[in-house]
Amino acid sequence: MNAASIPVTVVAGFLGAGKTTLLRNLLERCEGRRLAVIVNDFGELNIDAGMIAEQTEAVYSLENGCICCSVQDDLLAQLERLANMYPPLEQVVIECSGVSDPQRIVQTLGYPKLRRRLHLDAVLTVVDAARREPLEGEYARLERMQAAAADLLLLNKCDLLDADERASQRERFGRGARVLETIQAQIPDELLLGEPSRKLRPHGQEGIDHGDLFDSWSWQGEASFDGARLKQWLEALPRGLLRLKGLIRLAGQGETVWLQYVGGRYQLRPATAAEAAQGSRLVFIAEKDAGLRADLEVGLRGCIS
Ligand SMILES: Nc1nc2c(ncn2[C@@H]2O[C@H](COP(=O)(O)OP(=O)(O)OP(=O)(O)O)[C@@H](O)[C@H]2O)c(=O)[nH]1
Repeated sequence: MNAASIPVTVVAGFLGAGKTTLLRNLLERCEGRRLAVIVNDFGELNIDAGMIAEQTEAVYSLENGCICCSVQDDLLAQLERLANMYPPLEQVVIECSGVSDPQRIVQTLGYPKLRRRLHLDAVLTVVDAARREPLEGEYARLERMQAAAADLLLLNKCDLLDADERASQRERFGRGARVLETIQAQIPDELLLGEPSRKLRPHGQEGIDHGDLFDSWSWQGEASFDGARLKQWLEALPRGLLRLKGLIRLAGQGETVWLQYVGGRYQLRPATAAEAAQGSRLVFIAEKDAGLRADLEVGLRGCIS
């Protein structure tokens, strides 16, 4: 690695674990720093890039595919462009999609075109330690693979856990990694930026083809939703729905809110006027072949006011 090499931090973690929350914290605290963020949403609407673009202009989004498989070439091209920027960047942060294997991103950084210009600083993996519904099968395997690739593992959402639960999640995910228990993915700045902390262990597991594991679709429209019916629908979402997020307009005063659903929990929080102007749009990510789409769409339409 030469003196001009730019450190790259990879932020990984399963759908809804808290990666965007981590990035938003970071951007709040690093004004003035020459930092670029690459955001990859698996769904066809890049909701996360929209949230982060409020905070920085240096956000580059890779859409409609997973950064570690279907849009890996786009990642390579984007990193090349960032490596050639002048004045040089001080740091690049990559937010992987929730279905990505961070090890493959690490491999991308080793491409001959990049490896003299950029180097991996650390893989930070965020785990949702408070899922009401633990992941199973291939989904659990992917979550473990993401945790195993971490230099620093954030056991997030600890506000929702008691001491025994935290200890058992540490036992489950944290073997061998440096673990921090976090709330809102808050970690000290120096761990996120600039600590040369590479100690990634190769995990040697074969890759997963994400197209085979997940179904993703989106909904956009002008309708307003009945708040009470929407909440009822959210309370009863089926287990195979892994993630739902986006903006949704409520009837009554016409307020638009961010809807976040993951692991059996949902959250609604007010959107800004600029966000509301983007209209209602939601991304769904479900277990492949769970056959949920039709019922979910009927259910959602049933909440229209
Ligand atoms: N209670 C609680 N909620 C949290 C915490 N961290 C994040 N959340 C919530 O979890 C939801 C998902 O957070 P995000 O930061 O969007 O997760 P993500 O990993 O970027 O999600 P994807 O990009 O869709 O994979 C949001 O509703 C957050 O507000 C935490 O420590 N405690």
